[in-house]
Amino acid sequence: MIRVGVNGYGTIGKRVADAVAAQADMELVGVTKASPDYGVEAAARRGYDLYAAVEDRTDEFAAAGVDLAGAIGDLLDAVDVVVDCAPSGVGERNAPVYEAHDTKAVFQGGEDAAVADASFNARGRFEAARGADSVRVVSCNTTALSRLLAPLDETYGVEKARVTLVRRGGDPNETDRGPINDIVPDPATVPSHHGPDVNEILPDVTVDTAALKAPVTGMHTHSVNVTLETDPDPAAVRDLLADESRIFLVPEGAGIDGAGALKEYAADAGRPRGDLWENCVWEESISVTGRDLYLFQNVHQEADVVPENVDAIRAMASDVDAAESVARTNETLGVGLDSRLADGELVRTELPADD
Ligand SMILES: NC(=O)C1=CN([C@@H]2O[C@H](COP(=O)(O)OP(=O)(O)OC[C@H]3O[C@@H](n4cnc5c(N)ncnc54)[C@H](OP(=O)(O)O)[C@@H]3O)[C@@H](O)[C@H]2O)C=CC1
Ligand SMILES: O=C(OP(=O)(O)O)[C@H](O)COP(=O)(O)O
Repeated sequence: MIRVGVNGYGTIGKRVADAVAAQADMELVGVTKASPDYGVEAAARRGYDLYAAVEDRTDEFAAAGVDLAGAIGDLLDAVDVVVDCAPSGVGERNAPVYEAHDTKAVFQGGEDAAVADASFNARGRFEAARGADSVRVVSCNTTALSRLLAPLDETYGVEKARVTLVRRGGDPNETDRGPINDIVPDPATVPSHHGPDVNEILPDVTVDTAALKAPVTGMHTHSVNVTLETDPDPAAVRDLLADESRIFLVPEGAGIDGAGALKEYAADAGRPRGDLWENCVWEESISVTGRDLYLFQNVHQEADVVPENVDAIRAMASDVDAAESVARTNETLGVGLDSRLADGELVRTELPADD
């Protein structure tokens, strides 16, 4: 049993906590918050022990009537692995504390690659994390690009990938984020961090990335152009991507025309919080001109890194191999949207006949 703590019960942390709690080979020992706001209620409802993320802020929790199981140091002493889900840049400051407690740590993509021994994606870089003391799960956009480019490179060889990322301005609960009336280059320079970060996972793939921020909160959108080393057949590319367990082909003709409908589809499918853990590749966008492949994919920023965090924990703290870990994670979370529309198997409910 791998004992796990989640440091930072925010957008990513609350999802990682639920995913860890669902694993038969892991025990969620507890989660932390920096402040006693509404998030503590969600943890309490789920029965998660709560710890103070910052040692000298325990009084604030007592004043708010929130019971703590302890502070971060107590949590670190009780776990084998801590998953740092603190705000971007804070993870780097937390790293020496994890080292002092001799606790293995998983960091998130808001940190620089140098924060950890290895960058992680289950599709391309599971073994690099084997036994490591620290790993960094790459960012949501980088995770999605790695999942897409790995099978394309293995099957056709990637000569060069060019990706334009339209990033969501902020998460739905981030009232202070923007833009609210513009689309801004972010960053204005090329490449954005995503290309170099993909190379932390797939060092031999040549990829240029340019990024913008748009006034939406639901998902990121990628416009992808990959020049392959051999001529691809669009139907074969479709089948290749359909075989990837963490890629969902948005069925042509399903009437899912954007992120709003995709999120609705996920909620209707019973997904917790409407989460989409998979890359969502628009099936009808898969087009080929010579050796150039084009497609659009959407990325649910709050969700796609969650299964990767679970696999990163296994890679660091067990001898389970990549295929088995991914299978276990997918099975327990329910990763792999199975569209009956795509298979032509949609079950129609007969409406009662009029009297
Ligand atoms: N949101 C996203 O779309 C994605 C984010 N990431 C990365 O994941 C990481 C977390 O991001 P996200 O979940 O959005 O952030 P949030 O702001 O939603 O959550 C951060 C959490 O960390 C807590 N916290 C604050 N200070 C500390 C501290 N010193 N030590 C430990 N925890 C602390 C906060 O507590 P409190 O709530 O009490 O303030 C909060 O619960 C970042 O590196 C980010 O770049 C990666 C992929 C996607
Ligand atoms: O990891 C993310 O995006 P990224 O892959 O563009 O860095 C998350 O969506 C967080 O991005 P943010 O830094 O805009 O909050």
